[in-house]
Amino acid sequence: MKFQLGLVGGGVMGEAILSRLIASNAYLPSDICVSDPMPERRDLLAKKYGVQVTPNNLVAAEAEIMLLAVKPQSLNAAAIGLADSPAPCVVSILAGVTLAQLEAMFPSKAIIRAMPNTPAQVGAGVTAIAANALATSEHLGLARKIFSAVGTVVEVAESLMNAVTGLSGSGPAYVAVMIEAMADGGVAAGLPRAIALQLATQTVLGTAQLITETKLHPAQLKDQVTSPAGTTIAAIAQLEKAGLRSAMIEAVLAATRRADELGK
Ligand SMILES: NC(=O)C1=CN([C@@H]2O[C@H](COP(=O)(O)OP(=O)(O)OC[C@H]3O[C@@H](n4cnc5c(N)ncnc54)[C@H](O)[C@@H]3O)[C@@H](O)[C@H]2O)C=CC1
Ligand SMILES: O=C(O)[C@@H]1CCC=N1
Repeated sequence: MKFQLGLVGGGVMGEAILSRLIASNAYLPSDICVSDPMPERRDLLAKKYGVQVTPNNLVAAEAEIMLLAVKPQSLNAAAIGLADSPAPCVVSILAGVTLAQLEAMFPSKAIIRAMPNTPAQVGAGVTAIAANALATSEHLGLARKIFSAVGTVVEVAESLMNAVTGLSGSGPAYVAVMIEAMADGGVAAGLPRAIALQLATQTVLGTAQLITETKLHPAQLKDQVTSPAGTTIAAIAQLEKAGLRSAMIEAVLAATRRADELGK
């Protein structure tokens, strides 16, 4: 096989994974070939990471593992001819696209469906994976190697992959909106913008770290901050009035439903 990894689609997520694979020495640049129709993306990825690049997906697919990172809407065009490629294993990060759809496209291949997220760019991502019947423990090991380079890996039943997409796949956007809104609140209360953003960002990061390290339930941490007749309960009352919890639940469900639609 010409390459160990063939990346089909070198956009935001493709680059996030690629950059960490190389930074963590999981793969050498010479092990990887990226195909993308956009010359500017190919030039950038070749210069920045030293990988092989090609406009031809069939070239990238001459690899042990073919990683699909195109938009779901581009899949049919991207997959032309790839069923006969030598790659024995296909890994897809496409939202909504099911193992059954991928099996119909790549009948004799091991297939792993994965859902990473953008914190992958800094090695702090979380990826859920689900495999088809042809995937061996060796194939799963390769997928784990790829996604461990960008963060934590969990295995779930395929039926849960759209829910994963609605929660952690799209979730970085919800958290980013929350950080932006908290910073806006700080500015409304008189803080300079840069300090407000720093305080909001570190508060989210620190709280996530605290929950991870103490393993306390989020409700217990909320109670620790909330003094009787204090400032925090005044804020929580406003959040409840505005329906923050319900908005968050409905957001995850809406994204999950959209992933269902993308798979039809
Ligand atoms: N952006 C995110 O937060 C996440 C995205 N995903 C999934 O990752 C996939 C890629 O998303 P992004 O990187 O955000 O999109 P993107 O638009 O940044 O990247 C897609 C890349 O595919 C290339 N492309 C288009 N047609 C192609 C073809 N026929 N052959 C080869 N390459 C082709 C484009 O030129 C582009 O560089 C999507 O399926 C999405 O559902 C999964 C998890 C998180
Ligand atoms: O918005 C999307 O469709 C992609 C999938 C998960 C995150 N971004």
